[in-house]
Amino acid sequence: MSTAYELAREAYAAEGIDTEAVLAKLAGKAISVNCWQGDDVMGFDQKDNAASGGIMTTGNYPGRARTFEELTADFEKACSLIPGKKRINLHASYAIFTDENPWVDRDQIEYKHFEPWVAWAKEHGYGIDFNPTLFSHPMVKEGLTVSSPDKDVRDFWIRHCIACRKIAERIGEELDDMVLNNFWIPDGLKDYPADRFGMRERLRDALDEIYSFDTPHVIDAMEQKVFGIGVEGFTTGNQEFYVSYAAKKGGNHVVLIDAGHFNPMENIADKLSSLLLFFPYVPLHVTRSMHWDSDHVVLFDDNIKEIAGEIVRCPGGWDKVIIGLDFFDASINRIGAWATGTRAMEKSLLFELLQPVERLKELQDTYRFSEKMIVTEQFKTMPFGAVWDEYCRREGVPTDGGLWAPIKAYEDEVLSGRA
Ligand SMILES: C[C@H](O)[C@H](O)[C@@H](O)C(=O)CO
Ligand SMILES: [Mn+2]
Repeated sequence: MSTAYELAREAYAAEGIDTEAVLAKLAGKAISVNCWQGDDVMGFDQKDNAASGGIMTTGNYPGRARTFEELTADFEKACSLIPGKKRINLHASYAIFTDENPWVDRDQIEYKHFEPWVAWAKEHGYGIDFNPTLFSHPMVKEGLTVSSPDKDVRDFWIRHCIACRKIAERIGEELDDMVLNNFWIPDGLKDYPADRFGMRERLRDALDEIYSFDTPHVIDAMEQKVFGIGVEGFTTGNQEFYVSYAAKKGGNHVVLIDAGHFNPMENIADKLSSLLLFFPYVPLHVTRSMHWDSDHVVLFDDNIKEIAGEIVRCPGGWDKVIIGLDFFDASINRIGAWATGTRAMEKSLLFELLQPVERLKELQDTYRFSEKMIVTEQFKTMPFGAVWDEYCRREGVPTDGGLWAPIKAYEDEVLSGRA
């Protein structure tokens, strides 16, 4: 234990905060790390298919993972640099095809195409989350999937989503765990629609089919988006639609909040308490948007801290909020992106766990707003960094100052060999 940590522990203890209890709590909370940062959202099922159909990556940093072996090796390397519990968030496009299990289209995928992922996750103690992939595929016609006027298009994607729920259920059974299965569609229109109702009616009918059977190991999430590039005029799956649908459906049907999917002036953290009051889970895609849903790597900034603060402060938030990440930056070292973004999330949770939450609530409820402001300011310069360093040491990962060297060594030894 370092002297710096001992001093920090005493400083926090003097304020009634037990850093040991905080470190133990943080180590038990899983973060679902998005596999798609490792390969620029390309997946394995469409040959050399750059992300398309509502998803776009920019950058060309060398060393992208191209196979299951490369992606898992890179993910393991990143995890060796990240403290805390990890899950891997998979997309259906990461199905594994072999001579024994040859390629099938997305509407025909089965659990067997994900068995290697499950065996690997078991070996490393990772949980798994899952997503149907309704983009980067020729059946995304005119930017539309399940809200398309074309029945063949709708039926293809409905079959895909049904297959994915079955796969997610089987993964949950194999891991004896709950699996988040998150539904996101790019569907929308470039210009003002003539018929909004019809498109949303088709989305509702598709979801009714997709969710027509029970999956006890699955949390079914739906992810809205206010707009996307190329679909500025209309987005079929907006927040009102999904909140209404999930609330009416009940059970484990919930809405996922992606921090990049709302108007830039909206405070994403502010949404959590409202949803926590009514839904059993609140899944997140934590991301950092710059001007638009740019999916930059998460950093330890005010937006993320405020989200972490709500997870810590809301009764039940710690267990009910499922923290997932959604960033993909192809212009930088991808291991560095994973490590930096996931560590920033952990760091934000730690920072918020070290705040005097009960005292601040009491000050709010007794209208002592000046004192609340002063205490909040005081805690910004408490010796948080020493506690973070101690957490990294205990978890066997580098402190921030030692992060780049192993990433650079892996780049030189492994990534640079990829053509
Ligand atoms: C790959 C993800 O599922 C995707 O980023 C989606 O979650 C999203 O946020 C689209 O804008
Ligand atoms: Mn997202």
